[in-house]
Amino acid sequence: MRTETASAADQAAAPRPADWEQARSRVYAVGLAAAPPAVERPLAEADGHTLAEPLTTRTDLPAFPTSSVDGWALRGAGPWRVVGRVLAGTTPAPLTEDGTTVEIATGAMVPEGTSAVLRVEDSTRTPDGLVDGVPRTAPEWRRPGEEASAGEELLPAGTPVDPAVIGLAASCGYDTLRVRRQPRAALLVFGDELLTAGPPAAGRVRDALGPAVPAWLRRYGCQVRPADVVGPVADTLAAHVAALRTALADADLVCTTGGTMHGPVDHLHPSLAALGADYVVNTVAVRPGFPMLLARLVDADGRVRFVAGLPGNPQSAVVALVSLVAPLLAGLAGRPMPVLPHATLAEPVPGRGDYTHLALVRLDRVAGTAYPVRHVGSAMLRGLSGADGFAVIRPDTNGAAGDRVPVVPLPLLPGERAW
Ligand SMILES: Nc1nc2c(c(=O)[nH]1)N[C@H]1C(S)=C(S)[C@@H](COP(=O)(O)OP(=O)(O)OC[C@H]3O[C@@H](n4cnc5c(N)ncnc54)[C@H](O)[C@@H]3O)O[C@H]1N2
Ligand code: MOO
Repeated sequence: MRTETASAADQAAAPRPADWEQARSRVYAVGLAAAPPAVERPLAEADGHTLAEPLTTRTDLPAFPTSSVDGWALRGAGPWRVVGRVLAGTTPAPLTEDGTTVEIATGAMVPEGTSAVLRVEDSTRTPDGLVDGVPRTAPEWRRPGEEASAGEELLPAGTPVDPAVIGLAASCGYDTLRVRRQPRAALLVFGDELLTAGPPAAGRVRDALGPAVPAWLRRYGCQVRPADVVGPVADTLAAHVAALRTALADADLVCTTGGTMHGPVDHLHPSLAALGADYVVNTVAVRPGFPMLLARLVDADGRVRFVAGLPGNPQSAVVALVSLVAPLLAGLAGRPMPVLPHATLAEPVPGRGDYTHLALVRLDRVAGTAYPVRHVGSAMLRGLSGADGFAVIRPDTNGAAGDRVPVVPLPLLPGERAW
C-alpha cells in the first residue's frame, strides 16, 4: 500500500482532492491491511468485537435427539406400560420392548428405540395405569444435525459479534472466540480559542467535538478512554507534535479536530510531516468536509497507526467520520466494507459541481424515502441532531425527487430518531 501514499513533507498545500468513493475504498483497504492480530476472548467479553475466524459448530445442532415437549417417549403400539422417566440433562437407557414408555421432559434426550413422543396433554391413563393416546403426526423431537452438522460453517470471519452471535457460539460449544480486538482511538481537539464550559461569547465558541466525537467513535466499535480525549491543544507546532506523539503511543487511531487547512495556526500538516507520516488520503472532493485527511505512520517494528484529520467545522468533522473513519475502522476490525443502503429522495437536493454532496436527511424507513433537513451549514449541528444520515449526491449530478440515492447512515442506536 505504500505506493498509494505520499509523504506529508512532500505534498503541497493544495493536493488534488480524492474522489469520495475512491477515498473510502482506499482507507478501507489500508485499514484491512493493518488489522491487528486476532485475540481470544471469553464469550461474555466478546460483544462488539469481530470474528477473526469462521464460526463452525463443534457438534451437531442439536447434539442429540431432543424432546420438544413434556410427555411420553413410546415404543411400538399402545397402550404403553411406564418403565421410567427421563429428565433433561441425562443419557437415558434405551427403550427395548414394544408397548413400553418413559415419561420425558422437554429438552431431555429421547431414548434409543423410541418410535414417537406423545404430549402429556394428549395422553390418558387406563384404569390399570397404562398410558394411552394418539401421537401427533408432526415429530415431537428435534433430530441431531437438524439445525447444523458438526463442522459446518455458520458465520464467516469478519462477522460483527453481537448478542445473537454470542448465543449461537455458546450453543455450539464455544467458551471463547477468536476475535479482532476493538481498535483503540484517541482524540486531540485543536484550537485554543475553544471554550470547554459555559455559553459561547466574545469571539469564542464551545468545543462541540471533544464531547461528541468519542461517543461517535465508540459507536463505530472503538475503545476511547476518557484520558485519551485531550484538548484544546495549544496552537503551536511543538504542542501539536507532542500531543500527537503521546496519543500515538497507545492508540491505533488518533482523530484530530480543526487545523486541517493552512491558516496561520493550522499545524496539522506540518505536525504530520514532522512525525514522518504518509497520507493515505489528503483532502476529499466532498462538500462539506473536503479538508479531511487520513495519514499513516509505520514504526520500525511494523506497527501501523493512523491519524484522521477531521475539519474544525463541526458538521464537516462528522462528514469525515462517516466518510473516512467508518471504513478505516471496518478494515481494522476485519469487517467487510460497509454497504450503503439506498433511499428515494422525497425532495430535490442540489449537487455540488464536481464534488460529492453529502446532504443530511431524515429517513422514512417504512416508505424508504429520504427528506432533506434544515440547518445544515457546515458550522451547524442542529440539522445533524434530527438526521439519520447523509444522502450521497454524486459529482456532476443533482438529486431530483424520486431518485434512488445511497445513504451513509449515522451510527444511531435503536430508539434514536424515533420521535
Ligand atoms: N482560505 C480558505 N479557508 C478555508 C477554506 C478554504 O477552502 N480556503 N475551507 C474552509 C472549510 S471548508 C473548512 S471545513 C475549514 C476547515 O478548517 P480547519 O480544519 O483548519 O479548522 P479551524 O480553522 O480550526 O476551524 C474551522 C471552524 O470550526 C470551528 N471549530 C473548530 N474546532 C471546533 C470544535 N472543536 N468545536 C466547535 N467548533 C470548532 C472554528 O471555530 C472555526 O469556525 O476551513 C475553512 N477555511
Ligand atoms: O468543507 Mo468545510 O468542511 O465546507 O465546512
